[in-house]
Amino acid sequence: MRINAKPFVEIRRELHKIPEPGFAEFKTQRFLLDYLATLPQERIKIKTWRTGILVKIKGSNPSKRLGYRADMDGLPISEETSYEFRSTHPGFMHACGHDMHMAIGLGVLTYFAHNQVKDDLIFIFQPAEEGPGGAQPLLASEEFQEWRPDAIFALHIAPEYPVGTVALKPGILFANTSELFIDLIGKGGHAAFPHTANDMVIAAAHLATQLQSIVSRNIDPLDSAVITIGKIEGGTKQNIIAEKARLEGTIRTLSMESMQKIKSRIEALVRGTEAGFECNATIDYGSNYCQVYNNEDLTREFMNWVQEHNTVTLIECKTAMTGEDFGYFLSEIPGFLFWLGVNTPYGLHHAKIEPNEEAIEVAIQVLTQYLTWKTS
Ligand SMILES: CC(=O)N[C@@H](CCC[C@H](N)C(=O)O)C(=O)O
Repeated sequence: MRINAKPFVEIRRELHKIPEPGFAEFKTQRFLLDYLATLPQERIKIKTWRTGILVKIKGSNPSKRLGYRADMDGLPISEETSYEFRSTHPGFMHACGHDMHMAIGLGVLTYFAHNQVKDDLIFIFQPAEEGPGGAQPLLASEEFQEWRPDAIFALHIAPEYPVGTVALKPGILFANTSELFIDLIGKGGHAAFPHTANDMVIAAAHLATQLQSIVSRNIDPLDSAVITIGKIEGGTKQNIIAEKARLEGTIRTLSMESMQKIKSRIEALVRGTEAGFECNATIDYGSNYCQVYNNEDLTREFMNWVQEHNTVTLIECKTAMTGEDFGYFLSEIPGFLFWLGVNTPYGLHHAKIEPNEEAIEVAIQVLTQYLTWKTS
C-alpha cells in the first residue's frame, strides 16, 4: 500500500501557521474538524473534548480498539525558521513537532476512513501537552472512557535521527517531570544604598546556582536527574534594587523517589535563601507528568515487526530526560511511544527547528501498516 503524503505535508504547513497555547487550540481544533468533515462519514464518529477531538473509526468485526494520540499545542517561542509558512501568531511556534504529529494522525486516519479494518480505531487529538497537561483530564473524561482503547500508540519527532528511522525501547523512555516556579520577595531600594534593601536579583542568582548542587550532591550518580532553570525574572531598572524575582524551571527524574528527594532539597535551599537574604519565598510545582513507560511486550513485538517488515530502520535508543503527558495514557493502557527521525540540526524547542517533512510519509506508512497488521 502506498500513501500520497503530499496533502498531509500541506496540512502540516497550515497547522504550522497557527500554533496556540494549551487549552486555547481553538483554530487548530476548527481546522481539524473542517478536514474531518471532508472524509467519508459512514464509519466515522467524532466527539470534541475541550479543545481536543476524538475520532472513532468503526471496524468490520471489532474485538478490540486501538488508539493513536497526537498532541496539539504550540510553544511560546518567536519563530526564526526560513519557512514561507511561518507562524502567524507572534511569539508562538510549533517548535516541538505537534504540527507534524497531527498531520501524521490525519494521514493515518484518512487511510482507515477509506480502508476498513477488523477492529475499531480511535484517534485522539489532545490539547496542552506542553502544559498544563491535557492527558490526565482527558483520560478521566466520559468522552474518552466511552471509547477507551485497549492499546495506545504515539510518536514524537526526533531531530537527531535520520529520516526513515524510528527509535524506541521497552520500559522507561521519558522521565517524570515537574515544573518549578519560585517567587522571591525582599525589599527594593536605591542602587546606591544596598544596606537598606534586600536584593532579590542577588538572592535569585545564588539560589539558581545552589539548585544545581542538588543533582550533583544529593542524587545517586547512577540515577539520572535534571534541574533546569529556564527563566529568571527580577527587577525593574538598572539603578533600582529588585524587590522581587522569579525563577522558572523544570525537574526531571527517572524515579519518584528522586523526585521527592529533589523537591525536599529545593524546599531546604529556598528556606535557606529566605534566612540568608531576609526575604519571603513561595514554591509552586505547576504541572507534573509521570514517566513514559513503554509496555515491554507490545514494544518488543513492534520492534520485531519493524525489523521483519523493513519499512524503516529501527534504533534501540536510550531513555531521554524529556517529558510527555502521554505517560498518563501508558500508566493505564498498554502501548508505546516512539521517536520519529526528522533529521534537523536544531533541537526540540529551538526557534530554528525545521523538521524534514519527508518523515510525514514515513510515519504514515509505518503506522498504517502496523495498525493493519495489528488488527488482522
Ligand atoms: C517532548 C517534550 O519536549 N516535552 C516537554 C514536556 C513539558 C513538561 C512540563 N511542561 C515541564 O516543563 O516540566 C518537555 O519539556 O520535555
